[in-house]
Amino acid sequence: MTDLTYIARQALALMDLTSLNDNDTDAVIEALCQRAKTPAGSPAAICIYPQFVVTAHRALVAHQLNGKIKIATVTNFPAGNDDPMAAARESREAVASGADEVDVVFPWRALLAGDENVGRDLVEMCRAACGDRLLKVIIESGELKDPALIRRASELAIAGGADFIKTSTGKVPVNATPEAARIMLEVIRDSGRPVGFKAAGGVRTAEDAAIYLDLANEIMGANWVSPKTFRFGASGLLDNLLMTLGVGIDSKGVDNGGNAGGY
Ligand SMILES: O=C[C@H](O)COP(=O)(O)O
Repeated sequence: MTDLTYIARQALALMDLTSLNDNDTDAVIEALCQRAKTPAGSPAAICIYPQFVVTAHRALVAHQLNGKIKIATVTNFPAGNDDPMAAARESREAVASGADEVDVVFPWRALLAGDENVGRDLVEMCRAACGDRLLKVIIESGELKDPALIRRASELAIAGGADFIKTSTGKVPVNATPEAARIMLEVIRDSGRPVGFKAAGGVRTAEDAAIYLDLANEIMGANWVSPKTFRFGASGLLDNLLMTLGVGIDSKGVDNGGNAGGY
């Protein structure tokens, strides 16, 4: 395994720093945006519910992070309903409110029931709704379970125009796993398209991050990983990365300096 300090710095820059809790408030999202400014640099994006996109935009401007950190949001989340029109409407509204990136849940129950058309239509309609913004499609691999279904959902998402395929919502019993990641990365490789991969759900430590980075390097080649092609979706990874980098965190979760570089 590569040096953990190197991994931690890399993972921080690849992270979609996430808060997707039912009890999120404007204050919680403002604090999340503040945490995104660390002495070791910033994550690629923050990922929040659509109703907080405007709050996040204001907070990022206040912390001089506007333009440095993307605002990602979620649609058809977390259920992965099989209503393409509703998902597209939600995605269009999210973009209109200022989201740079939309993570939409694939209608995985429909696929489990043998219906491929709903998934294909949903991704195509969300693609159109998002225009030039990034569209990430959440496969919910832990619910599909069967490798053939994970593969098929990934193929349908890419055929529908996904910019990224993402493992999980983080809201089901089984989230990101190396086995699912391998299947999804192989589909990306075999598609020949410039599609990214997001490991999300249960990624908590630099050691966890290293597993997915090693897989990406093995399957896609050593120079493939960058924020344009690879993300970690994580609500509980930042503190571990900062600790690994020797950047202190006080009891309120506020960094207190350190010499890890960056800002
Ligand atoms: O989209 C990202 C996931 O919801 C994050 O999952 P997590 O809370 O297990 O890190």
